[in-house]
Amino acid sequence: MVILEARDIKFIKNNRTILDIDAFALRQGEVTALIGVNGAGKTSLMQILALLQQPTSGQVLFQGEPAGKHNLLQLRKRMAFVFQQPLLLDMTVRQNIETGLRLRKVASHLINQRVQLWLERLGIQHLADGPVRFLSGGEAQRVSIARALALEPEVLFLDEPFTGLDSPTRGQLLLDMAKLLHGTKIATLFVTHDYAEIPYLAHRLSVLDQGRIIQTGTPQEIYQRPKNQAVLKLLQWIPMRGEMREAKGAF
Ligand SMILES: Nc1ncnc2c1ncn2[C@@H]1O[C@H](COP(=O)(O)OP(=O)(O)OP(=O)(O)O)[C@@H](O)[C@H]1O
Repeated sequence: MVILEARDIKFIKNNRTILDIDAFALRQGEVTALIGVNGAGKTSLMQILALLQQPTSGQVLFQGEPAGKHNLLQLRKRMAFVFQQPLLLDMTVRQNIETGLRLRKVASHLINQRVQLWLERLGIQHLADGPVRFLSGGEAQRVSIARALALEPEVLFLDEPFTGLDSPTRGQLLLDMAKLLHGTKIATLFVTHDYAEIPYLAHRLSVLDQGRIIQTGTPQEIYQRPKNQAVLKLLQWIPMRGEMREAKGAF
């Protein structure tokens, strides 16, 4: 089921077409990875889908309902973000997770329950009452993920959430994230420059090139049958996992 959809999007700045997208959809329970070289338009597309940026033309629909000025705030409340930088407030871990829930006017007794649940799910309950300023990068990112998921969003935007973490920390967080997301109803958009992360997390992969979606499919389909030279060029640098290795033969 499609949760969030972009239709006939054009995003033009200074007479330059930054995005030209006929259709792009995020589905319930699916993680969609979005890849493309620097400047391809990933951030612009994410911002438009997140209703933080207005396209020059075209529509964003949330469960079929067109987004507009009248419902912007209400629709944004159904979304959450995790950025490359955790962007935590200078408070305790617990307070960071609580803040968004308070802003969304969740009842106090539910706030405590949800904070406890997500502290546990992210394995950070031992850090709950300490200040975030002493956390490691991996711990801080766990707090930012707990803060996002505690909001129980229908749509989650992950903007390079594992970049900058060392390999073991990143690997563990990636596996934990897959466990947390797979089997939920959340529709997730995952922007990454590290293609090795894709097979762990993404059900679908979309390739963006010069503002256009040039291929969408399962990661396996795209690795095995890149549609054109542009996709092939992007993917040839993927450090392949065992099951992906035969894809190379098809190139
Ligand atoms: N508001 C704006 N005004 C003018 N140009 C813009 C604006 N937003 C984006 N751009 C341009 O659009 C292009 C796409 O930018 P965008 O940040 O969406 O790409 P990206 O794929 O996220 O890149 P990166 O991987 O480097 O983050 C870039 O050339 C950028 O300079």
